[in-house]
Amino acid sequence: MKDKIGVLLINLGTPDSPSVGHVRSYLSQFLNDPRVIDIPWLLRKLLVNVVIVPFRASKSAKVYKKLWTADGSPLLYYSERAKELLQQQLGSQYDVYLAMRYKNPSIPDVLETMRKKNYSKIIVLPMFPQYASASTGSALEEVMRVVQKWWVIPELRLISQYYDHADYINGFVERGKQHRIDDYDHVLFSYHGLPQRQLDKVYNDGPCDGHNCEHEVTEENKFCYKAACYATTRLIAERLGIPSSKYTVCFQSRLDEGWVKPYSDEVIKECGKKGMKKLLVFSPAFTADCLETIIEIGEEYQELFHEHGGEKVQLVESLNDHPSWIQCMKSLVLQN
Ligand SMILES: C=CC1=C(C)c2cc3[nH]c(cc4nc(cc5[nH]c(cc1n2)c(C)c5CCC(=O)O)C(CCC(=O)O)=C4C)c(C)c3C=C
Ligand SMILES: [Fe+2]
Ligand SMILES: [Fe+2]
Repeated sequence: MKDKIGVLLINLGTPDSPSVGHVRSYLSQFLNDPRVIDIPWLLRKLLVNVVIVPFRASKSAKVYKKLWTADGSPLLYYSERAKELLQQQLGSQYDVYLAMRYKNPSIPDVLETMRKKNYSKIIVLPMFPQYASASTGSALEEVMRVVQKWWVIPELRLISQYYDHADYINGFVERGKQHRIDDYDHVLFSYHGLPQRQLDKVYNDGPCDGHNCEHEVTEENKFCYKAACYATTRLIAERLGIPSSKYTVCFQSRLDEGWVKPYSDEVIKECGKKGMKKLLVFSPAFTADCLETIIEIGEEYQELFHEHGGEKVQLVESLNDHPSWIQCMKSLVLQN
């Protein structure tokens, strides 16, 4: 009998429902994570539990209500669909599971189910192609926190990043081909932002600035999220024949100032002021459509662009259940 292998996919997580209570509970778990708000404990507790969550919960809940569909939260729906398709592709030698870093299905619950199956090997695959301590780092830390307490610790493979995987790039190239790129004045590659200090912490030899992260990936910056985002963009743009003069890399969803620049909303305003009318927006850090793509890009940036003279912000659909994305995950599993 061949040993079965367990595969654990992890995505970020989403509230259990768009109610204010569920959104509050989600934000509280998410933002109390020291890898997300990386400031001293007492300051984080005060900032998150007294300032951010009480003020943000009802505002965010309204946005989640717009996002919610009959299938629930798109992030969870598409992640589950990707899990099912990956299971079909891998066949019966593998058991594929899905967990969310925040809320449900939770990493401890899913790992407990996996522990009982006695796998000789577990492969952990965060659905974040670019490493960030706030996403991949946090998901992997949570897995290690749980597994370290097991009596029997199986062979464990943790996948950190794969932004340059040919099938992942191919997925976004295929998504891009669904649009007539020549019809657009400019193309944005809008990635989820991070506080600048979180980029700096990746380095042993000084801050991110000065490492040429906009242009190359080296031994020093290979785990810098910004360097990985720019490298991802070059790979997609090159394949689609988009010249560097026709695109801009930018970063969205900042909570305050001091996040990695340029900010997507500022870039969009500038594009409008320059007289551009149509923008095509890729968001390659998200492998499943979610609040940050459907609402922030698809609705809020559309409105913002319109206010500044533009006409259309067209979001490129995320990978969701695209065959290249499933192929990417399959090949990462088989390599491990
Ligand atoms: C690339 C993956 C992600 C990184 C890195 C990341 C960092 C990060 N996020 C916040 C704050 C928020 N993010 C929110 C939503 C959200 N974030 C990601 C992914 C990454 N975040 C996703 C996929 C989503 C959408 C989830 C969904 O349910 O659809 C939110 C909640 C929404 C809101 O209230 O605006 C917050 C807050 C920080 C602070 C951070 C790193 C420091
Ligand atoms: Fe986020
Ligand atoms: Fe960097």
